[in-house]
Amino acid sequence: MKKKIDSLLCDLDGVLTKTADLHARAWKLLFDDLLEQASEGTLGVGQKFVIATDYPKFIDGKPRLEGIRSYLKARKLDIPEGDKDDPAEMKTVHGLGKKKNQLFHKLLNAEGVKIYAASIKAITAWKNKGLKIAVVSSSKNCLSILQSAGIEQLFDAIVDGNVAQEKGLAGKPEPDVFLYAAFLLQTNPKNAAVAEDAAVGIEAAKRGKFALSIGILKENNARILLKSEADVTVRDLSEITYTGESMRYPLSLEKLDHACLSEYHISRSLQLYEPVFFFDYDGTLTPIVAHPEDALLSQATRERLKTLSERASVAVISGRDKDDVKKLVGLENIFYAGSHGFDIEGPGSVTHHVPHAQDIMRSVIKATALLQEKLQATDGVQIEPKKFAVAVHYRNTPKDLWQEVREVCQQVADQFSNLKNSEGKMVMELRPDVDWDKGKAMEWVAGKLGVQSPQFHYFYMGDDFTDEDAFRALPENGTGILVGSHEGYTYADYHVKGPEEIDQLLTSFINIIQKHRMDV
Ligand SMILES: O=P(O)(O)OC[C@H]1O[C@H](O[C@H]2O[C@H](CO)[C@@H](O)[C@H](O)[C@H]2O)[C@H](O)[C@@H](O)[C@@H]1O
Repeated sequence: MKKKIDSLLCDLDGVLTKTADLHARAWKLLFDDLLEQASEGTLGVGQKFVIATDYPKFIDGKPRLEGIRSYLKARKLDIPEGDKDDPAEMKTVHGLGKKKNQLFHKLLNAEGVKIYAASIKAITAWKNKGLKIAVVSSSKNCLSILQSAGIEQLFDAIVDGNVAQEKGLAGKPEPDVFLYAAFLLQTNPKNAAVAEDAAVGIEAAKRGKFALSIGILKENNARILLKSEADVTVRDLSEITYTGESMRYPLSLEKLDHACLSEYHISRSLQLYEPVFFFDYDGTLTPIVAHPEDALLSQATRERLKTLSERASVAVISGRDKDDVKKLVGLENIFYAGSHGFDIEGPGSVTHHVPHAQDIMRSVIKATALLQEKLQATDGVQIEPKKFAVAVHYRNTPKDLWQEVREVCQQVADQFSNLKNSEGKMVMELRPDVDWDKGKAMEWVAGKLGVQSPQFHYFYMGDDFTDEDAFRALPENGTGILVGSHEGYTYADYHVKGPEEIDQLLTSFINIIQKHRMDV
């Protein structure tokens, strides 16, 4: 799914820097000390501060003093508010705030600032594509943390605990700090995304009516965050892509619209742009069947694909061996990418192979022999050798042996430095350990077709995990359609039930293109 976004507002601790852990430990030192005194009878009831539950529930994301008040209230500890000049030793809300800050700095000086490298790498790339970025943190230590981490230059605006105090902005879950950051970036909340690891931050993004709220999952916030109303939850920002205009993010299948309900969007894309079609084969053009050799394309679908290829560019990007899928589809003048894109052939003798092809082919042959030897006695296993990969099917194997099959594949893969083990629908595959996938194959084919400018619109249709690489890589003018389902999240925009509905879509594509060409 994708949404138009021009700005990103990022929380700091737990999203960009690993300082949330330091904060949590400083809070624990503070409250455990206080609670110990309480148990001696001087104050309320005695208990320990539990980072895993108390931190996300009462403290995370809130301004320092509000965190203190909220925890004290929950523990029924009656501590006076005190005065902002109270020293750290005083048992007042202000005194405790100072002490927490001292404890935090002690840990920070001892351990330094660690960053979430994958998220920083992602936002650095997005900034280069024109995304405006602000850091929005309740922490008054925000600037010094950014400087220690050496990342302050990434941000077009900083709204921290000091700015909030100076401007009189309410803390999260009120949306004020995010709205002020949007104002500084000169953007409208309906064009901005918020990335937060705390439930109160997600709540603030919702109250501020921001376009997209991104929850960052960590070990200690999963329960609370998943209950929050985050539009999407990811482990880090590298799970999100940015086209320069939109963010593409993973969702569960149930949240996608059916492609037929989106006929308006699809028709418009077909009318406004030159369409380019990319199809996966198994599970997309043909139903999944018990044996790979029985997955035959129907003559009706072949005819429709042929008609479509006479009106637009068409490519089939498959996990199968290239020559195998070419034979099964049986059409000239279209691109075929086999072995998950490692082996490509297009009209006019255009070809692409994985680098170090000979070495990889040698490894695949050896790995295939090993797999055959180790799995020959395993009931129902079918080994499918290809030029640049080998597939081990276990669809017809008794369930209690599946894990064993997966383990054998991993053991064999571990013996080859140039192969890696990957997973598809009831199939394990050893394929080249190269940074290349169906998404990169799609881009490569698009380059050869000369369709990389904004006047074109890509449609990618696929059913398996490996097709997610292509959905992720779709450009701004791109529509991903998930066929059927797989067990993970999807980056597609729409879904259809199965290959029979892809067949109907093919008819719609042809009719819409034809009608539009007659109209103009
Ligand atoms: O990328 P694709 O074109 O979808 O190819 C992925 C794999 O498809 C085939 O296996 C799958 O389909 C079989 C026939 O329906 C089914 O029996 C098997 O369980 C599925 O995993 C193909 O045999 C593999 O080589 C492809 O990698």
